[in-house]
Amino acid sequence: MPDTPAPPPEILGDEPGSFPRSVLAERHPAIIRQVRDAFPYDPGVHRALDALLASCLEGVLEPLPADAHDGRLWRAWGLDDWSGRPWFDAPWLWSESYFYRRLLEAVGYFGPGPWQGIDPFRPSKLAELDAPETGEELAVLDRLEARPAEERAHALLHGSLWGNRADLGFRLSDADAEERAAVPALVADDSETLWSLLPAADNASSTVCIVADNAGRELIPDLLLAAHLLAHGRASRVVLYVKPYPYYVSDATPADVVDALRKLTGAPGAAAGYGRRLWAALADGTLTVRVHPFAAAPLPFERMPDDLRTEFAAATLTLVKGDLNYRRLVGDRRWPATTPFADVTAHFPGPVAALRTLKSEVVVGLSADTEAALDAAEGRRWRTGGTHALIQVRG
Ligand SMILES: O=P(O)(O)OC[C@H]1O[C@](O)(CO)[C@@H](O)[C@@H]1O
Repeated sequence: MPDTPAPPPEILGDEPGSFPRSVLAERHPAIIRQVRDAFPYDPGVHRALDALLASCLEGVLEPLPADAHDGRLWRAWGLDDWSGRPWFDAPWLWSESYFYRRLLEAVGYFGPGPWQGIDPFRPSKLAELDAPETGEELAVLDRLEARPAEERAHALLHGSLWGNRADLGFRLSDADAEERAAVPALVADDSETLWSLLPAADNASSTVCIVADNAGRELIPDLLLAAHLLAHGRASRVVLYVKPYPYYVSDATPADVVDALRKLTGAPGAAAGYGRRLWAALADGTLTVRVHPFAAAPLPFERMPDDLRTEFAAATLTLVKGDLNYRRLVGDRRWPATTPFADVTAHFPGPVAALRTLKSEVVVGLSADTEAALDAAEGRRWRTGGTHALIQVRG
């Protein structure tokens, strides 16, 4: 058998001046401050947030309380290996995920008590849903209705890809802008393969799984895309995977799905029709919301449990959204950017497509020319700035 080369090292949070270290040392304390101000928490919560802040800045990873409902799960995910060690020493993916688990512990999310089940990020999620820009994006759906199905599909796929970073209106009014730019915003585009994996019309049964990322202005276009796939027979069933609890500030939970649907059904024009169709799809089971503990695990998808593996294996296609899910899909490692996407996603149990704006250093599947052009134009900024995106597919 040929030797399989060892994968490159995992990304840790320990390198001075690095992006991961700044997330641990600066962003996490800022998130604690933001959460502290979001609700009239009691002194016990303030003390727990003080302790978490001290632990983040100079302390070590503490174990979970002995009676934590998910203690066994976290031990299986490696807690005993990391507790007692500095946050910066653990794989970045591991320490970030654990931070959100500890933050929810500190604000009493897991209860019992008055703060049980209160999403500490809900005020910012709701503010985004209510922002005028959200309404403006939804209004574009009225114009989209008149366009041919193929053009609508393209716009909705790109709306889902770009989430809150570029609106559907931009995709509609200046569809060629990416191609004209010196370094295209889309650094890899397998969208033709993506569409080719779905049945052309409703003469076949096809399940599309969407592993969602953020709530609000990313989840709404994800739902619009789901509605389109169902309405045009590109999927006979869509399963939307969301997080079991608030995570990475804006990640979508079941409550956020409900908020997004209410936003759609309450909107004027075509958006309300999408909302009603999605509502009906949930009622008749053609759209399902799925929550699995592994969605908030600090591990790559390669280590997903068997029940999830079976679900994705049965899907016609799984769409994996966003930067964090990309890191989990390809492995949060120092891959050369030209590593083939198909190689690093060979572990995934079925056809898979990544839709991601680039917000962390990990990237694979680029041509050498694309990488060189990006480096020449932007140094390393293109990797983390969120200004570039990719659609990568393994059929
Ligand atoms: O919402 P997304 O696209 O998953 O992005 C989250 C990303 O943001 C970060 O928190 C920092 O950029 C990364 O750790 C993470 O990959």
